[in-house]
Formats: sequence, C-alpha cells, structure tokens
Amino acid sequence: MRTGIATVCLSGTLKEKMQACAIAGFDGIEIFEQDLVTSSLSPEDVRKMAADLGLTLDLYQPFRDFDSVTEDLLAANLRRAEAKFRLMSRLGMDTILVCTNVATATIDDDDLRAQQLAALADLAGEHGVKVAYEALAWGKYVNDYEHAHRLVAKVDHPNLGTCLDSFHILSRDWDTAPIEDINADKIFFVQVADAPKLSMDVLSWSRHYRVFPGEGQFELAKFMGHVVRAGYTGPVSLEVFNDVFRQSDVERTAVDAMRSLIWLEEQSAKWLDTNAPAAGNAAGAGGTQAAARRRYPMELATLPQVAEPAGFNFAEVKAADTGVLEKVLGQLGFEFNGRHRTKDVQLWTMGHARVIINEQAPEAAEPAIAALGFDVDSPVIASARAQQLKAPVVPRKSQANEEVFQGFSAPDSTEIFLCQGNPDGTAAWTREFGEGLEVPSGARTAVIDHVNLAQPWQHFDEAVLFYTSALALEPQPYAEVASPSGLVRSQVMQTSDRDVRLVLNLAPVIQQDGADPGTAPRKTYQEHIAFAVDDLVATARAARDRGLAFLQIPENYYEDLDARFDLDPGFLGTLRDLNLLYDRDADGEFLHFYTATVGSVFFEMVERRGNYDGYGAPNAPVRHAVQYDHLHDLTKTNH
Ligand SMILES: O=C(O)c1ccc(O)c(O)c1
Ligand SMILES: [Mg+2]
Repeated sequence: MRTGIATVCLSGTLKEKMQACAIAGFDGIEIFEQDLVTSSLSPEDVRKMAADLGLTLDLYQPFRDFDSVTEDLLAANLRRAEAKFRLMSRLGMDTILVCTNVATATIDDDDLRAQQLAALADLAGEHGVKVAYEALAWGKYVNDYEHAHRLVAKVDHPNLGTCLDSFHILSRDWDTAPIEDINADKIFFVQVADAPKLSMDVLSWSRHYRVFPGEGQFELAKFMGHVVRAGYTGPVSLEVFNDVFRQSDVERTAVDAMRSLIWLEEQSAKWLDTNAPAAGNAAGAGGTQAAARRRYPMELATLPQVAEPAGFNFAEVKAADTGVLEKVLGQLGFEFNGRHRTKDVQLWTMGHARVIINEQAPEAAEPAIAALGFDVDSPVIASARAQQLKAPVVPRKSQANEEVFQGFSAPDSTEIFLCQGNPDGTAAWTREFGEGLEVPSGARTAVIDHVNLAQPWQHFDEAVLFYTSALALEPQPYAEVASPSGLVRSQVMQTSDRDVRLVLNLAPVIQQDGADPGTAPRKTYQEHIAFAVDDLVATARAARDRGLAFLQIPENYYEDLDARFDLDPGFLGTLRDLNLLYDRDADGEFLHFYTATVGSVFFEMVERRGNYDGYGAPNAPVRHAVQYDHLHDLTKTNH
C-alpha cells in the first residue's frame, strides 16, 4: 500500500512538514494549496526538496467551486484552473483534487455539470493533468460519491476521475459497497480520515474533528476493503483536519499518522480475509479469503499477530521518597514481599495484584505511576508488533537469570511492559524478590481491576491509537465527566473479557493559586490504580483500622444516593460511615472507595457485584470535586 499524507494535517512550515513526513516514512504527500501559497520556497524548490527527501508529490489540492455555475463564472474558473495546471507543471505534479461546489453553484443540472467537467478535463489534458473530482459532504448539489462518480462516468474522459475521501462518505453514512463497482482506472485518488461520531453540522465536524485512522469510530477497514476490491493501487493518503494536530509537534504527529496507516493496512487485510466478496467479484471465486486478498492488485502488509492481553501483570509506582506509598499500600492490606535482589525496587502484593515501588526516581520526584505490565501470549511477538507500529522502545537493565521485559513508552510516557503470566495467576519474576511469595490460585480475587491514566491534551488521540494498535485493546465511545476545573474526557480501552481495563482521561490542567504567572502551570494530573476485592466493606473496615486516609465523601452525596436508590438504612449508614461510593444498574452493583492522593497517584478499591461492567460514572464528579477541594486546601496552606 502506498502511503501518503496531506500537508494540512501537520503544524509548521511546508519545509518542516515535508521533513517530518520523510522521517516518519511516508511514500508521498498531498500539497495543500495554502501551505504552498504561504511558503517562501519556490515551486522548483519544493519539487527538489521532495525528490531529495524521497517523497512523491501525489496531489495538489483543493481546487474549489468549479461546477454548476453560470457561463461567465465557468470562463473565470477555467482561467483559474489553467494557472494551477501551470503551477503543477513547475512542481512536477500531475493530479489535482477538484471538490464539488459549495459556494457559487447556482444551476442544478447534471448535463450542464458534465459539460463543464468535460471542459475542465480537456484543459487538464492539454497540460498533462489528471482531475480527481471529490464530493464534499456539504456540496451544494453534489455531496455523494456515487453522484460524483456518475458524472465522471458520464464525461468519460481520460483526464477526469474520482477522489474517494472516507470522511465525506462515512460522515453521511453512505453505503461503501458500491465502491467495488467503480472501474479502478477511474479512481484517481483515495483519502482517509477517521472521526468520532458527533452530532453537529458536517462542515464543522470535518474541519475540526477528523482524526487519524483508529482514533475515531468510522469503519475504515471496510471502506478500504471495498477500495482494494475495486482494484485501486494508488496512494492511500491521510487528510485530517484537526485543531490539536495542527498545533502539536510536527514530527511526533507525523509518526502518529504513519502508525495509523500501518494499522489500517493490517486491518484492511484482515477485513478482506474475513468478509466474503459479493458474488460476481472475480477475485472472490475459489480458494481461501486470504488467497483471494492476494489476488487484488494492492499489496497489503500485515503485522505480527497478537491476541488481547490476558491481564495486568503489575503496576509500578515511582517516587524519590517512597515512605508514603509504602504506608498507603500497607494500610490497604498489601503485603511487603521484599526488595529485588539487584534493583532498587520493592514488591507489594495482595492476591494477584502486584505493585512495584520503584525507588530509582530523580530527587524530589513525587509519587507517580511509572509503568504497567501486561500479560501477553508471546512478549517477543507483541514486542515485534509494537516496534513495527513505531512504538519507542524502553531499555530495561537486567542481570543474568532475570526476566527481561520488552518495554515501550506510551504517548503519555507511561512505560508499557509485555510480560508472560502463568495460568495460575502467578508471575515468574516474583522469584527475583524471594522464593514462594505467590500462592497459585485460579480465583480472580484481589487483582488490578483498572488503571486510569491522565493524558496530556495534545496526545489523547495518539494514545487511543497506540493502545488499540500495539496492545489490542478495544476503545469504547468516550464520555465527559464534570469536574470543577472543566469537563474531563474519559475513554475506556478494554479487552473483550474485561480482564484489562484502561481508562484514559483528558484532564484539564489546573492553574494553582499563587503559581507564578509566566511559568508553566504545575501539572496536577491525577492517576490511579484500582484493585478489585471480594468484600469491599471488610477491606474498608480493615483499612480504616490501619489508619488509612480515605477520600472524604460529602454528606450531600449520600442523601442523593438514597433518593436515587432507596437503600436499606443500615447499608446506607455503612457506606456513609466508611466513605464508600455506590452504583447500581440492570447488571449489578458497584462499591468503591478512594485513598487520598499522594503525589499524582491515588488508589481505588472496588467490588463488582453481579455483572456490573462500569466504573461508577455517576460518582466520578464527586471524586473530582473532593480532590479539587483538597488540592486547593493544600495550595492555600502552602502560601
Ligand atoms: O474542508 C474542505 O474544504 C475540504 C477541502 C478539500 C478536501 O479534500 C476535503 O476533504 C475537504
Ligand atoms: Mg478530501
């Protein structure tokens, strides 16, 4: 699959964008007109720079508001087009995207449109240019790819073809199956973008909220499957208008973009292998699906295959002064299992929940989540996959006879380790802390239930794709939770059996009182690790007896809880007494409590009753508000 990206996806100057695209490994780029017009580089410079960087210049775009116009306007539009064709010849480019008219169209007549497009194609032919006609989802008269292609077919000119853009097609819910019926020679270009499902006008959605494949909710593998079956072999090029990507680090965004195409290529191959072509498609006849896929002219690379992770292997917290972490874990009921024989780390366990306290933090570093270990079938295969998806490798020192973990840095800089757990729930590496520390047991008592990681605003989408593609977690639609410092976007990534649940939170940055203006706001991201136990009330009582500082829940919460659930007064009293939170739905019940925050980390204990599958979402605003209050109290007493 030839990969491409439109310069409009990235921040920086045209030169910076081109360099970042080459570093990330793209085959070619689309030049977005504004990037050229505003550049100090001459078209000849751009042509040379692209050649030097090994990038092909695949598409010049957009050319707007051409068709469905009066005769006067048509003449002006042809003149405008000719100027662009001349420019393209200086750039050494041969394909231009012409999008359907949104602004100046006044005549809704397909015959007239076809005549006008034919005139454009004739002119393009004189300049050796190919016109790729794209239906914008908000085009005045033409906003559907099949309509645009009917016009292309009607004109039947070698210099006029179709541009398929997944956003315009999937945002309108158009059926993608008819793409297969388009003559491949007539598909001049394919653009891909994903997007979250939002209910807003399609223009604003398209201009601000597109994301890279795998970061939204469109069925892009299916879209691509139909494109491949049509016989298309040209570039598959990202065109993502996104406010965040356009202001974040250009090289990093380009790598995120490339990862999305590598992943989409694999997903498209998988889709083709598991979906039978409609009867009559030549390549579908006989043989296996995979063999059928290989008969299509576009070659699709695949990746090392991994199953979903089977569970959390460990969580690691790090601090310069680990005393308070040790205290809190002890109060929660964790057992200290000793120190590692060669490294400055401690092991704490409760059932099969393993927490490593890492003492190798820089001076004055406050407690924070540093790493997560996941159980996978084959750490080597999973690691190969992650590396092919451009995940940055984390070196981890180890001695002879010690388990070597394959590790990667996630976009939020949490280190992700790929481990091999035992079927009895134990982990072999605990031997490095002492013999016989873990009791084998199939029971899922005291395990890591979920981990909640705060995401910097500019890396949220990248994180979703990272965990989806490298770790095979399934993203769920995101929710927004009210907090005193703003809405917190919260997205669950999980395995189908829920043995791994990761919650990504886009946390607003709180400007603390008294912070020096002009200095960067102190990060107040809070992250947490939640452990599931069998009897939360007993766990809470024991923790209270050991002196644990619970997150204090306001009385108003319990009054509201009673109003909503009509709870037994004794049970309500217990919840109130122990600062427990409660939720219930058709599937079951959820009891949980939180510890006070230490550094940027806090802990949660949960009990899931029945098949309760959530996280106590109605309680999240209460937690945020109490933590916010507490943070303010702390900053006030500091000044
Ligand atoms: O938003 C637009 O105007 C626009 C322009 C060119 C495209 O290829 C496109 O998909 C959208
Ligand atoms: Mg487009």
